[in-house]
Amino acid sequence: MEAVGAPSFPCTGINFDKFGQKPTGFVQFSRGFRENQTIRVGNSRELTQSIFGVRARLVGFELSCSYKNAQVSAVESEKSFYIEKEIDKNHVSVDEAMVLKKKSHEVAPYLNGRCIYLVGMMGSGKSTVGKILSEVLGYSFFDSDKLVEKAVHGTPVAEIFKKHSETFFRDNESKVLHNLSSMRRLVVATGGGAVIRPINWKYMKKGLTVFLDVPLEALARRIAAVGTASRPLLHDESGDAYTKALIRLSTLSEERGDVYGNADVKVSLEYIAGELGLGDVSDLTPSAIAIEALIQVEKLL
Ligand SMILES: Nc1ncnc2c1ncn2[C@@H]1O[C@H](COP(=O)(O)OP(=O)(O)O)[C@@H](O)[C@H]1O
Ligand SMILES: O=C(O)C1=C[C@@H](OP(=O)(O)O)[C@@H](O)[C@H](O)C1
Repeated sequence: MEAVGAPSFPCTGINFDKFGQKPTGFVQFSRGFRENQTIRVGNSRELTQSIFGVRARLVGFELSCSYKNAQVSAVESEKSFYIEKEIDKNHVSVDEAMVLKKKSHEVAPYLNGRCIYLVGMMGSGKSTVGKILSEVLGYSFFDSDKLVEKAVHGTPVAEIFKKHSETFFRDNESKVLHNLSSMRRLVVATGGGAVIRPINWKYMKKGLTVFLDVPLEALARRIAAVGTASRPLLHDESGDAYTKALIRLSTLSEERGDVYGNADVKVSLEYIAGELGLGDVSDLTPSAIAIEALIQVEKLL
């Protein structure tokens, strides 16, 4: 019988104490399905992750159940990874929020109020990851693009490029970064092009610069999902949003060379995904990236 659609089984509460034997747990079935046997854990792999001594386990679930007494074979395998806190040896599963909180408490005293400037190409997650970092560090968050828009009477970035010029935008971007450089306890998501002016590095180096290194294809996917309207430098190409973004991002990346590499710290999503045994960086959550950023900052301090 063809699988009649996978049961929704957000499987939680797995007790890893019995990991490797028959783990206990529970699943939620959509209406009509009836569980007729426990979960079998398939192709699990233990991975030691550099997230300060916790062990991430990649666990594949295989589930079979019956529907109106007809046996439905394993309808889906669910991939999840749980971060296991190795320190207390109880293998109590901890979620990323707790890992983040713990790491931020460890790093904050050494940061001693110094600002964190996130640099990286458009779409690399500077605003998304920056907000998370600001929350766990108890810092204020600023997006330099938004401050430039405010300085130009609320004019959107794309309009500033169109009505004035890129140079006009860059001049205002430098003024914003100069103003921020006299402050403390900030996480700043910079615009992707802030790195092209040496004077901006002078301002940002008063804090710590963190480069979010994301593969171009992942950037293009993310930007295609939200559209290129707000990013004037991606407007010129024809074609679908993904292709347009990928072409322009590739050109910009070539033009900028390894300027992002001047950052104090690099957070490579490919490295994190490799460590976690994930096939694609798009499986990485912003929190996992924020954790790695804190780990890399800690190594520097
Ligand atoms: N780790 C992530 N996984 C998937 N999508 C992400 C991730 N981080 C950010 N995004 C998405 O990518 C887009 C760009 O993120 P954003 O934080 O605005 O990047 P930036 O500020 O560097 O331009 C947003 O739609 C955001 O939701
Ligand atoms: O890479 C760039 O030159 C730019 C990136 C944009 O910021 P995001 O990185 O937040 O998209 C914004 O500053 C402007 O469109 C220019």
